[in-house]
Amino acid sequence: MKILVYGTGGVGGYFGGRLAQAGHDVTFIARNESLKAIRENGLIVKSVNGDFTIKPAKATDDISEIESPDLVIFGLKSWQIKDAAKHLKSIITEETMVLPLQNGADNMEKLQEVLPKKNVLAGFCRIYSKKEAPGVINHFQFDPEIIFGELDNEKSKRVLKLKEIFNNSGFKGIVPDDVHKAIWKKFSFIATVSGLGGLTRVSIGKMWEDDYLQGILKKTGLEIQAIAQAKGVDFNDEDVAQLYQFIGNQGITATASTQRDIMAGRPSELGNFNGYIVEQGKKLGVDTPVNEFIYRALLPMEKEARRS
Ligand SMILES: NC(=O)C1=CN([C@@H]2O[C@H](COP(=O)(O)OP(=O)(O)OC[C@H]3O[C@@H](n4cnc5c(N)ncnc54)[C@H](OP(=O)(O)O)[C@@H]3O)[C@@H](O)[C@H]2O)C=CC1
Ligand SMILES: CC(C)(CO)C(=O)C(=O)O
Repeated sequence: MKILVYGTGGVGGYFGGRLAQAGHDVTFIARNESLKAIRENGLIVKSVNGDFTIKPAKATDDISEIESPDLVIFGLKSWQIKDAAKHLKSIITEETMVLPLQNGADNMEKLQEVLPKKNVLAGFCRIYSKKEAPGVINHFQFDPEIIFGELDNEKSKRVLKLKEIFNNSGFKGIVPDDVHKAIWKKFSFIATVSGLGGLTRVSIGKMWEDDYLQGILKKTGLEIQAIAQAKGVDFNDEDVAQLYQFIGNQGITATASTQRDIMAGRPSELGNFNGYIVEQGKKLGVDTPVNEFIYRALLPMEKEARRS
């Protein structure tokens, strides 16, 4: 399968690397120092499941060099995928599948603003990984998974084929019965812990063991549930109970990637998480005061990060 990975960081570098290792024809879009390093040394993946290097790795920053792919995997941040889809439009054919792996609840909607609906799959991933250095990816925790499906949850031939390819490439491919519910379950976790984590600057475990902060985490989650339900997603009280349990089970050192971006003063997915909840609340007539406080408190810093 011809696969294009746009964004060769923690997520794109890991999953793209595993697909290349399994023998697929993978092209990586990378830039600057990362592109240079991948061209010189290959793509180096350090992984708790076994290190490997893809050398030579096909890497470029010029889409005119790229043949039309069967599958595009986005490894960028959520706020970048709409522009990236515009950038790729000329090489996307009727058959190309486009799979977003970003955290966030509306990635497939953003892609459909630019690409025909039939190209777009819904999805996300579970992994703990990061770009350690240019051309070097470090997967440091968790057995990685890609969870995905058709927008209408049909168990189509292409989705089942992709699942098989993923399962034969050293990570799990999961096609749930309701991919939208699965997306919201992950989103509710990441949006709940990332913003407050960025504000308090302590780990998820430390927030949870503080009664007051645990209460704020719970209120954030309840507002997210209200938005999900207003959008017609089956996010019920049992899902909320599982969310609390999941947050409570995070280790005392655990942080999310967006929390780390906020703390480091890098552009973050704040707008795609708490900001999205606030925006949807206004649109749907649902009050979201806790998400709004977190969002507004962090927004000046976010603007600063984007200026530099
Ligand atoms: N990391 C994790 O453990 C997890 C992350 N996620 C989600 O996955 C998504 C990606 O996150 P993550 O992989 O951590 O992010 P990274 O920052 O590690 O990776 C993003 C990559 O995209 C590259 N990039 C950005 N703009 C361009 C461009 N114009 N051209 C080429 N390359 C570009 C960056 O390059 P450069 O390095 O040069 O800036 C970077 O390597 C996010 O939505 C995140 O929330 C989900 C689950 C787990
Ligand atoms: C918490 C985690 C690692 C789970 O996959 C994640 O999604 C992130 O850090 O962005």
